[in-house]
Amino acid sequence: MIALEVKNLVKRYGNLLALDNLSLKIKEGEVFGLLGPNGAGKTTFINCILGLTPVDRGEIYIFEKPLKKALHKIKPEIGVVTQEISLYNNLTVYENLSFFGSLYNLSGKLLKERIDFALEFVQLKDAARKYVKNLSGGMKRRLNIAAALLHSPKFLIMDEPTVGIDIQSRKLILDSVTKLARSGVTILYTTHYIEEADKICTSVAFINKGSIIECGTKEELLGKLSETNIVKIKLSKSSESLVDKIKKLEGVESCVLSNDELIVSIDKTKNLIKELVETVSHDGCEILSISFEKPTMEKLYFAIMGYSIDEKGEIKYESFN
Ligand SMILES: Nc1ncnc2c1ncn2[C@@H]1O[C@H](COP(=O)(O)OP(=O)(O)OP(=O)(O)O)[C@@H](O)[C@H]1O
Repeated sequence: MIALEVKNLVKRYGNLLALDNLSLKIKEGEVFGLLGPNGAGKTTFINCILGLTPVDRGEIYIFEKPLKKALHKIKPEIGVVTQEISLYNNLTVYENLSFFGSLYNLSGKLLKERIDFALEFVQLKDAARKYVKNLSGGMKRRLNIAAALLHSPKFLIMDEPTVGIDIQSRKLILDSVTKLARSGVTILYTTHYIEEADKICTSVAFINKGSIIECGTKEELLGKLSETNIVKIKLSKSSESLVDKIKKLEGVESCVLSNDELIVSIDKTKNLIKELVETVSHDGCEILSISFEKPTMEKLYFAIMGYSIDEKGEIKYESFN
């Protein structure tokens, strides 16, 4: 069963093209990571698939039903953890869950059971009587997740749920995503943390300027990585024209320049070291060092996108260590 299928989605805000012909498919049971920097279009995408933002073009199917026609039937299957925390500060943890549960028509014994489960799941049982205004940022985020789980959704959408929280809460949230997936819940997880996507997602899509640049299961992506070798060449001075020359060599898949260092991704069936050294020398650059890198998700991201993402979600052009 396909949990989400999106075909050629287009969303404009005035002149800004926020989603540019975006297509993707999420299979039931996957933890699907939508990975991209601030402004890439992640929240817009979520708002579109929830029917909260009208789309300009494209089709959306959730559990193989068209969103347009079946929104009211599909909604009870979906849980949403929004980027902004949506809780009532002047109610206790338990009262908040009780209120959100009642919105899903839960009441009595079933509501109590679901609240107990959700509190246990995010490890907030001991905080049940605390007012939300007195919780730490991490505890609020965990409560936000608990509220989204009360009605036992089959498809959970989480929009950057670990931004700005302590390490312990982050670990707890990542572990709970993995646990939920094991219990059969499909998860769409947006993030700008590459290492989170690497750690918990079974499939990942790289999104930039509203387009999917690369997408696949982790195995497929890692398979791609193993088809390439990454060579790092430290230069005495940088030259953008050299990057263009190297990109033209047969067998070079990508080349980016970062802090006077060339990062070249090469088809692993090719040995291009001689050609690389010659090209660099002809360009008048001096080679300070050459090293070979074992690829990781972060390195793949940099090689494909030409940048990495910092803690705050901003694009950073320096290479990773
Ligand atoms: N309501 C809106 N009106 C106009 N422009 C918008 C609106 N919402 C988002 N945008 C713009 O659309 C683009 C995509 O924004 P979006 O919030 O979807 O990105 P994002 O990947 O979720 O980033 P972030 O992590 O910063 O939330 C950005 O350029 C943003 O400024």
